[in-house]
Amino acid sequence: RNTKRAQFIRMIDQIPGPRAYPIIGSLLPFIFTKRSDMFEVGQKIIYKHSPIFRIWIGRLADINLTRPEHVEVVLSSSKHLDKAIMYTFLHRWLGTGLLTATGQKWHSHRKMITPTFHFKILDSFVEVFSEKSEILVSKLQKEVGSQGFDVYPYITKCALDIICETAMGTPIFAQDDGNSEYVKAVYDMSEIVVERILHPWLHPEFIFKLSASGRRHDVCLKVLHGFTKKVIGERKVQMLINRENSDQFSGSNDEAMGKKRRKAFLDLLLEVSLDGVKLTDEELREEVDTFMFEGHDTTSAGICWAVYLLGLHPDVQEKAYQEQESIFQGSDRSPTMKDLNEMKYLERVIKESLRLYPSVPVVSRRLNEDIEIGDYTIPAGCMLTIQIYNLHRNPDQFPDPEKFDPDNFLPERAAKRHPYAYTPFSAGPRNCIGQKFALLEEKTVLSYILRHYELRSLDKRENITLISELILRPQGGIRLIITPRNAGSSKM
Ligand code: HEM
Repeated sequence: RNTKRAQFIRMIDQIPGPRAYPIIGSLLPFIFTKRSDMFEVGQKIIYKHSPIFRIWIGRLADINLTRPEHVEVVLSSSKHLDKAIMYTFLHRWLGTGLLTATGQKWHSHRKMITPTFHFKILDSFVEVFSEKSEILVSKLQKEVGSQGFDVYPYITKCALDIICETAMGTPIFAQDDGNSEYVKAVYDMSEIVVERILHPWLHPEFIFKLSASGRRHDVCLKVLHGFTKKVIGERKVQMLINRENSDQFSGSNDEAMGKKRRKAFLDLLLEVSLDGVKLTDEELREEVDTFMFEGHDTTSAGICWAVYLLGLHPDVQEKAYQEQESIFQGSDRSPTMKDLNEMKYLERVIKESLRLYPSVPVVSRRLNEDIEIGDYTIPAGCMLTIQIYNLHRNPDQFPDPEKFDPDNFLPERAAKRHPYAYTPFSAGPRNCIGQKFALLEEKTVLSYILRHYELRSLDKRENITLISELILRPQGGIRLIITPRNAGSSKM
């Protein structure tokens, strides 16, 4: 066993990387670093050792990749699909839902859930995106005249309203009641998970359970699971009643009463589950919780970064606004799917924002088989991390990589790039199942914001401190000044 471990270490140490010490591995530069400096310290290491380097996290070897051809080897393969050990910190909340599942369970659930993201279903969600965006622009009204306010919390609550309604079909009114127990628990939970990742002594379950954050974790968990279980129970009963009635009246209960009710992801999962592949209540809960987690923080960050960059580049903002004008001609009506498909320039703005500030800045896998990358054989048992933030800044793929230029996503330019040069939604079999949903949501929310307000960002790029903890966020939020536009003002 010892010789096996020695061989593993030898193979890993052939790959360059920062100096490693006993117990702490290569984490020395991070140990006495403030939270606000962590990202910069990490970037220095990445710059120094790119394109491929190893880090020791205690006894755990982590191979980092930043070059498209290396990333392709990992992501395009159907062999290396298991998530890294850090993801287990999400298990008590999300169980093994789609994000965290492995093996056969992941495979069969992915196959079952994929149709629930069908175009027609997304079409019915556009209504929800609009309804919640309308509330957002009306809430923002109170910031008109302010000399600078943080737009981040407004957008997070809007995204939470959207995901709750689409995933569970249950409104939580986060935009009206920011202090709801459930909303607070979602916030707190993400914070606790990150705290645990950053403090290795909290990694062992029995120590974590005894710690203060472990106790907070259990309180949140009770609220989160309590809420999803209650919603699932209610929807299940409702669906069974509907089915019974529709047998009697040949037509669903809602239809019989002249109501057309939107279906949420949960309803779709319940239907598949009643008709075929059985999902236990626990499995249903895991999937709903996974959507709640993956489906709001990521889009909030995406929308905020796009708002920030639009507010920093008046020329880009003007072009995006003119595109809205040409589609809506001054109206504040809600967009249709056709309208959203016509927002080609806004789409480029969103894509370019996700290039510079990818909501998910790293993804990690656990290697079950040796793999050849570049000049190295990387042994099974280690972790592989794709540094998406740095992948997106490769000057061979994006000349002048720090420049915000939506035209990077003109079809002719994109066609010239390596297919793995840009992967904000990851790629291959374990890519983001919600990427179309995310793009449509971002377009709807941004369409409302652009039509109602002119945006000006107060902080220059070099003054923004990045925090990279599961999600890439600006420390201190996004400070904006907004001025109302004429369009649609009559309704506000
Ligand atoms: C801008 C928004 C979003 C970004 C940047 C994003 C990014 C990603 C990335 C990078 C992954 C791979 C994670 C990994 O390998 O660890 C992923 C997976 C996933 N995403 Fe998203 N996501 C976004 C929005 C959404 C939304 C709105 C939903 C659901 C409604 C969603 C649901 C999921 C799920 C379920 C997975 C796991 C898929 C699997 O492993 O089969 N995401 N996402």
